[in-house]
Amino acid sequence: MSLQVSDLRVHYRTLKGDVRALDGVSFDLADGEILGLVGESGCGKSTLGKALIRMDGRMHRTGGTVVLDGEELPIDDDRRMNDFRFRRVSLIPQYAMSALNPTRKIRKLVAELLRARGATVDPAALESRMAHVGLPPEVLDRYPIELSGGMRQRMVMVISTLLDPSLLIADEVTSALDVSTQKAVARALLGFRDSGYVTSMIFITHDLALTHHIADTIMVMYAGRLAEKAPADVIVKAPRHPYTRLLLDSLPEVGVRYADRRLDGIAGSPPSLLDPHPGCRFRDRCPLAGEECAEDPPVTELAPDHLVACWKA
Ligand SMILES: Nc1ncnc2c1ncn2[C@@H]1O[C@H](COP(=O)(O)OP(=O)(O)OP(=O)(O)O)[C@@H](O)[C@H]1O
Repeated sequence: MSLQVSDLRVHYRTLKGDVRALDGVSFDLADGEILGLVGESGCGKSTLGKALIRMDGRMHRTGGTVVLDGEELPIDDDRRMNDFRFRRVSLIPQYAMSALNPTRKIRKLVAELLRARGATVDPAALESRMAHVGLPPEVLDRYPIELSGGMRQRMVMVISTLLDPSLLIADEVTSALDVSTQKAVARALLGFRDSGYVTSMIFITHDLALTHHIADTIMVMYAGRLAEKAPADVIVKAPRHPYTRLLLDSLPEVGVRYADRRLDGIAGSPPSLLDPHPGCRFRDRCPLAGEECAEDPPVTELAPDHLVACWKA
């Protein structure tokens, strides 16, 4: 098993109290697996991604463990995590495209980055990986500003995976791109896994349709917790959690006109994570909610690899 996350709790300290952004999340990721992580804004997707590689100053772990390839990650020890970053676990952050240092040509930028990690660039390997994502070698002699958004995003992907990490976390890497560039970036990520540049991947996104194309499994989060996790086809074709069903119903379908079918969002909004109510966090918005939902639903394995946290599933 490549990654095991057990009962992970990560909170943000704020003046008003702790924001319980991850509140007891457990899941496994197998060698070679691509996990799509979806859910409404604020459900804790980025917090999970950041917790696995670099916690920011306000984040603190209140419980749980993360084990990568049999070794526990010291996620709350920034200095010790340096041994793991890039080499074992790498992140393509949200807005990575604009994070490239504008004053350096790409070649120098890559060399500096690797030197900081005690590694050197093998120019042939670098160019072959760039070719893999359709970037010609001339790109190395350009400044980041001279590349299109899609090219910059692909360059960031190449840089993040140069040291062949076990786990790559891609956080909203396609959201600022047009649809055809999104597909190219998604295909490139698949190619990286298939070529063994990365072993497993967590693909964080709002885009359930795109996730379905590249992920083996999909995990749906709601208000800091796991709602449902299953093989991608099962999530899309036979979801069991009422939240997953509503999330799918709220997606626009290609070829269906607005006049024929109303595009409804999910009524209501998620609870505050400052002091969330006890019991199922989705119950105020759930069409199936009943008395038992006042208690926390356990995560149940309804079928092999199909986990659901719902009394009514
Ligand atoms: N630095 C911070 N300080 C306090 N609260 C934070 C901080 N960052 C995130 N949060 C809160 O933690 C919760 C989870 O946020 P997170 O960014 O992980 O969600 P997300 O699912 O990735 O959202 P999005 O899809 O909008 O990126 C939210 O309630 C958010 O308001």
